[in-house]
Amino acid sequence: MYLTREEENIYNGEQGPTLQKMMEILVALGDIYDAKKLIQVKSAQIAGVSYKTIGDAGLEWIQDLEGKVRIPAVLNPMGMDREAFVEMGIDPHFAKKQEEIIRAYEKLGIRPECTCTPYYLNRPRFGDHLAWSESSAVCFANSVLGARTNREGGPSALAAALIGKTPYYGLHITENRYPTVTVKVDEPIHGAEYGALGYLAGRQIGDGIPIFKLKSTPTEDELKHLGAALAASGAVALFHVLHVSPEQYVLPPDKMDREPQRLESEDDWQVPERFFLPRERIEVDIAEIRETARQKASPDIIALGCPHASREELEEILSLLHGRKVKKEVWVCTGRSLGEKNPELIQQLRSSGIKVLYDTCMVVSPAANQFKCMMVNSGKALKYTPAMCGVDAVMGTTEECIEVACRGD
Ligand SMILES: C[C@@](O)(CCOP(=O)(O)O)CC(=O)O
Ligand code: SF4
Repeated sequence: MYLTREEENIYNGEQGPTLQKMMEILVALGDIYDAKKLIQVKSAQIAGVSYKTIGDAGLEWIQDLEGKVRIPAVLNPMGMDREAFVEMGIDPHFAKKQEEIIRAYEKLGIRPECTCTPYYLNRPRFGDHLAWSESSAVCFANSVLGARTNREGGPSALAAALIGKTPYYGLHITENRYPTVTVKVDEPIHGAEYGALGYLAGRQIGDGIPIFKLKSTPTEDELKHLGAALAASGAVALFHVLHVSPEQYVLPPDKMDREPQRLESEDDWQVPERFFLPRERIEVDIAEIRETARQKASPDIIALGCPHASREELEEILSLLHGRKVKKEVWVCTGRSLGEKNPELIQQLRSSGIKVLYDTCMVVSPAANQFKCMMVNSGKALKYTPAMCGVDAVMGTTEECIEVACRGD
């Protein structure tokens, strides 16, 4: 990969061992993916924050680094709510180690926002090049905003933050953003069904780029849940929704001479001349989507906010309570900045008995391990909590989650 003189100097250690180590990470990535150069990035979002996920090895690696980030950089959730960790039942040793991790990142100039929804803080623009590593945020930035980031690892996102650049490959390049598989859903879906769709389709798609042909128009929150689940059950970093995505796929010049692809005789597969629907197709059965989003169980915890809840999602939870109190353990996870901008809303939720948690989530906090059965409204949490928390997970619509919480059954 070509390096400028300044980049060469960094690579040769002339700007210190930390930047040399970071440049070595970027060059290694660039060589693996045959990147021709490094490009500037607007921001970094760094996963690998919870002591539960990175442990002492991760802590020591971060503590050895010196310097300051060159671009805005924020952290992913940690293993506890910084102010409510005692109520969460976090043991003092974990809390001490977790604070050391946060301090080590803060020493580098990284903001401890500790949220997987950094786009609620500062919304990237169409075409912005980023280096983000939380899989759900990567999918959102690429698919909902039309920004451009590969699915970075924690270390490569940190390297990009300290250098201000990332190798130019993968989803930074237009030609790599075209859909590779068409996913058709025969009937309208809504709410948690989008997370169920992502959970079911992700495992068939792997790291492909799906374009969804839907009979309903998703909200931004529904797109957030679709992407989070695709990224968790598959390795999807970008998806498109026909007539919804910001990147309307006009055929590239070398494909313009093609007849619009008629994938099947039925009209609804007729391809408008502007869109390029891949021949490879997946159909997700509407009955399976509905069944996945409506699983029966008697959970000992209901956990919402994976990815961290938006203001609209918090308002929806409050309205579904209809003034009732919850009779079970209920967690709602969201970003601290968003919560502190909506104190009234948070207070109303907390007065129902709901634990609104900041900085953390049901997947990365060890506090979740104490439960046996967790009810979630998120396809991502449905996929991750059994493996990362050792709990059984069942999925319900947000409505059903709140009903179970208030009934206490
Ligand atoms: C599970 C995940 O959402 C959170 C990882 O936890 P953290 O980076 O340690 O805060 C990572 C991911 O899916 O990218
Ligand atoms: S809430 Fe979900 S998306 Fe956010 S960090 Fe936790 S597991 Fe990842």
